[in-house]
Amino acid sequence: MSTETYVLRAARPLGGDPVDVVLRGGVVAEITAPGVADAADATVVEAADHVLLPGLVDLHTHLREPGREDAETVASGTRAAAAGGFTAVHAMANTSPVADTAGVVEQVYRLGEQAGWVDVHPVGAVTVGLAGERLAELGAMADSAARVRVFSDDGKCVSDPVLMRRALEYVKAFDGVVAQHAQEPRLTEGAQMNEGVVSAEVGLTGWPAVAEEAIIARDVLLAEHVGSRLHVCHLSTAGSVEIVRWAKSRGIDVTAEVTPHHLVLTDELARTYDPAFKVNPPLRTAADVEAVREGLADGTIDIVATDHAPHTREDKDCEWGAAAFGMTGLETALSVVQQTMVDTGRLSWSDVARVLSSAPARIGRVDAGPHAQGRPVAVGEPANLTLVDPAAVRSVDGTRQVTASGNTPFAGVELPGRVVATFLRGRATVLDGAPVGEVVR
Ligand SMILES: NC(=O)N[C@@H](CC(=O)O)C(=O)O
Ligand SMILES: [Zn+2]
Ligand SMILES: [Zn+2]
Repeated sequence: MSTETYVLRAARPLGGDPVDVVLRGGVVAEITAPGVADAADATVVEAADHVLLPGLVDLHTHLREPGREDAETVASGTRAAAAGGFTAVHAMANTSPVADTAGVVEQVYRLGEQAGWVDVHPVGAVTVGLAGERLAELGAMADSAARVRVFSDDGKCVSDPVLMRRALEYVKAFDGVVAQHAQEPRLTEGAQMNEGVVSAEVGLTGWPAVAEEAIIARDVLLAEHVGSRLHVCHLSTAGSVEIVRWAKSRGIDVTAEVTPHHLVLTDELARTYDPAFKVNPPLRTAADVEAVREGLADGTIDIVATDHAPHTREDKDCEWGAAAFGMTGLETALSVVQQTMVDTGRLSWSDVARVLSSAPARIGRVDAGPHAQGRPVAVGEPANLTLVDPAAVRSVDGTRQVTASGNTPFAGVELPGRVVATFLRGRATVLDGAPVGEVVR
């Protein structure tokens, strides 16, 4: 627990009226009128016109450890997460070895604790080795010290409907959720980008929207049939939004995420042949971008999740066809949400707190503190907080990010908003916009 005292001077919780917020002993110790809180023995953070949010929670992060520490480690990825305003991340299971046993998820959990930047919640694989053949030991992972509640073969689709049905049934026992990477493999063999006008023109094999939509349609019906909870990863097409909207109207227990990149980038970028824009699911059309924004605004899409997918230079700086799928996202997510949803008037800051903190925490069944459960910041709560300067503008420099990999699709792009400070249980993990080097625990 932190012994440091901080006064956040004139911060605006959820974009509301300014107050001073005092953090002491790991909790919010006092909330006063602006300019009033006693700063003796405290570190003052000048926060006038800064928005105070609950610490962000990412339901979909690739940390690459164990196995690909050359692309990212738990320490480097969680440091990048803190820089992006996160206080918790769910670490995807497609590591090497795969996180398909209690041993591996506990290893990732402990590495997260040691690093101390954010709370790391390991995701467990649905099938052994992500091979799609037999169920992994879901119960053992749920009962482990890592308390796994989210299960996913992300990177691969659980395409066998019988296995998917069994997984959905199984996770009910511990209130878990299956997070599906919706991609019908037979419809996407050799696929390199979205199937459409652009793929035809540039001559790359297309990944049709129906390959995503067919799996989502099947899975919502399976979830209804067995009465379980389903989560759809990185939904990217207008048709997917429609299916989820229909499923929710029927009372099916489904939640869905959209990535920041699918909120703004389109398949037109494939014309550059720059593999920075190669991702799974692929960047879609402008009509799809509009549909996912609308879905996020009307609550059909529950959350924004980064799908932070770091890759080494070797795996990305090559021709499009040979490059790995994926882009980094932890350090730009909040800015992209501000640009596409807040600055356009489609979401308020309290909506942002919902889609980037309270809703992902609820879906992942993690205790991120009452503030992160959607309540306004209040005295006595664990101080998991993010302070944002929405008026700042920054140019993204792929070589100067905190993540160990440089594969951002926003290199050289100006984005609004900057994370000024992040606090994990009252300890500053980020101050003045930079990670705090020393990690004291
Ligand atoms: N999104 C990606 O393009 N890649 C992810 C896997 C995934 O999320 O499907 C990865 O692990 O690199
Ligand atoms: Zn995926
Ligand atoms: Zn992913």
